[in-house]
Amino acid sequence: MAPVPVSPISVGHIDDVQELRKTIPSRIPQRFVRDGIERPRLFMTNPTPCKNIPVIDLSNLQKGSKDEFRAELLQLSASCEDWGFFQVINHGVNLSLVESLEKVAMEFFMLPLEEKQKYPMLPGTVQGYGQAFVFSEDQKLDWCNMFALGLEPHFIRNPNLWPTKPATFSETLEAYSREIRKLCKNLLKYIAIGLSLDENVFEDMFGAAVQAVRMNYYPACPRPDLVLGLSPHSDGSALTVLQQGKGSSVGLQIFKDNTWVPVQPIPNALVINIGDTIEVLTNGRYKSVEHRAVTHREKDRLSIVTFYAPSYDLEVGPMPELVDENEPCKYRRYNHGEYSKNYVTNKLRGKKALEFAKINTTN
Ligand SMILES: COC(=O)C(/C=C/C1=C(C)CCCC1(C)C)=C/O[C@H]1C=C(C)C(=O)O1
Ligand SMILES: O=C(O)CCC(=O)C(=O)O
Ligand SMILES: [Fe+2]
Repeated sequence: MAPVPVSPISVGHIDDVQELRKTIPSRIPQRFVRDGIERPRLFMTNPTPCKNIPVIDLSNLQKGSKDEFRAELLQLSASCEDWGFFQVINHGVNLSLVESLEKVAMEFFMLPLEEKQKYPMLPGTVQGYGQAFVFSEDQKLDWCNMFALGLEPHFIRNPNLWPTKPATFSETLEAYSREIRKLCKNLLKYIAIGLSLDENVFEDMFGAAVQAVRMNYYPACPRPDLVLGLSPHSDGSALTVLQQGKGSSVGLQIFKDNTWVPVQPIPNALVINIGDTIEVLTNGRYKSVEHRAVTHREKDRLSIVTFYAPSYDLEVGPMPELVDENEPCKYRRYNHGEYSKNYVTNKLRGKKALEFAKINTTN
């Protein structure tokens, strides 16, 4: 079942943050100003030494010696278990394609507002240009412009939302998405091997896998201490692949050990995170970790995010191999289409979406 929210909802006027920057460069409308506890603490007097998310060298898994393979596989499993996030280097995705997509994405965001508004993300929907996950007039807004498209299977596409400018946008996105799809399948294969499962278990289970892309553009913000670029959330996907634009400011933060840890971009690396679906399938062994984006006073930032998830038809639940008396079943079985619908019809709210699947245990 495709997640198509239909109920009419009233979200009030949503300012376009790029236009705000042009017209009233130093004012932050109240709707973007977060309440105290939600504000990012960017100027800590006593910052904790920064931990960095793990780095996986995919070439060691694909063409390394037996020892290199074994060591990298252990590192991959530990990253998924301890962090839910890692950066992948030597990932095999054509770097000039990565750069081309970044270029056309930036060109799109730099178009006049009237041109971008030909592809509106209507309230309650997740595809097109605008702000997703806004469901009421009093909800705080993110300091971000989004452009999102469903890619696979084709029935989730809305052809009216594919832009004609820049001219090479669609072909570049198609080529990029094919490569990212291959990367996701490869990563899922190694994740399965690391869990002592059959290497094809996820590919076979996922069927007509769902793939979507979201481009997030965060303009510089005069008061980055008051706003969020993107609200805290975990992703509903199985895996998410995130590319940070070259020269972008640091913006992604993940919630680890009760602190927000910034993800330092590594040139040409892609950031991978475990989504809610893998958390459920692995019975919580691999966690989908809460993350958010913060803004920068002087620099803008672009991120290009691919969500890779199973077919909407799939019945998702913990895999029997990962359930036993020490790890009793933590999630109920549900239909992934239902999960997606629930995810996209609620505001981003930390790990709350997963409550849809959690079995409540009292101890
Ligand atoms: C703004 O979009 C999202 O944040 C998002 C939605 C992705 C989707 C589309 C843009 C088109 C239709 C399919 C889908 C819902 C995947 C997040 O994606 C996560 C949430 C779920 C659930 C998921 O599978 O990926
Ligand atoms: O821009 C980022 O770094 C975070 C993006 C993200 O988490 C998302 O789009 O789901
Ligand atoms: Fe995310």
